Amino acid sequence: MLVRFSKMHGLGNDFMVIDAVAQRVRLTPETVKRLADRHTGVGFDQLLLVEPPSRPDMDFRYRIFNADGSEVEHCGNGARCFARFVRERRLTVKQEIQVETAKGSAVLKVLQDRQIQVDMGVPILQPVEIPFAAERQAEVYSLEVEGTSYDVSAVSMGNPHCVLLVDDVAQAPVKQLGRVIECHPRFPQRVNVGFMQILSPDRVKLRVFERGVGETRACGTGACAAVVAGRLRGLLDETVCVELPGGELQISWKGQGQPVLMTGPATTVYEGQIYL
Ligand SMILES: N[C@@H](CCC[C@H](N)C(=O)O)C(=O)O
Repeated sequence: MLVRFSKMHGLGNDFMVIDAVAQRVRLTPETVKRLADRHTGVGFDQLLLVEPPSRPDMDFRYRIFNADGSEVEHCGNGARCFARFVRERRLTVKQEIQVETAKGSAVLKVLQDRQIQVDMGVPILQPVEIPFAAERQAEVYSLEVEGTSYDVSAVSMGNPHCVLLVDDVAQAPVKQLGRVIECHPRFPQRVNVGFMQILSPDRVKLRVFERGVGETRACGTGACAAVVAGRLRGLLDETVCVELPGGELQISWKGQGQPVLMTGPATTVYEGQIYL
């Protein structure tokens, strides 16, 4: 089966994006893994599949697969690339797009300066829904990792995130500690692990070890989760610029019960065709 795709990225978090509205596509976790290989495949952090919606109030359904083949609930940088993709491929001319995701929906707005704003929904803080093993909801939890206790926040943006505060993100043990926390037994569906350095109430630096991928150059849901965690601890303003290794995202969150808004760019690198 010959399939047309676009290679895209959001601040260096890169994607293979496939239109499954106009073409027939069948994917298995093994196929995704093979395509994700940076030496022998296309190479990407996530594969995004654009499908027709199952609900009449939605424009599209969009599915996300990590490089390890696992299907996940949400992807912030992917959502912006998705919005750009459906307009470039003329699958829609709308500037505000409603999209169905594995755990709900999202609203994507194409802004004038080619930036895209995504309403990422209301963050989930109840441990059982994240999912995270804890007796009750708290702003900070103590997490035991290989004999050391870390203060962490647990937030779901549809997908699970664990956020740690660090003094210097450049020196943070992102790969070593990220890998261990990703599979910590208190996160039964594994977890994305963010390391946040607060520069001022409206600016942070963040590195994320992503579930099913490893450290990426940017993580949109990770940026949202970090700002939620910082705001819950009373350390951040309503709107925060998040500096990731690949560039900056603007994140706004008014507080409990309110949705998180994420604004940033989406870039198309090339279009290609591949036999699956
Ligand atoms: N890069 C993403 C998040 C992708 C999914 C994540 N690795 C997970 O397993 O939940 C983003 O920009 O949000």
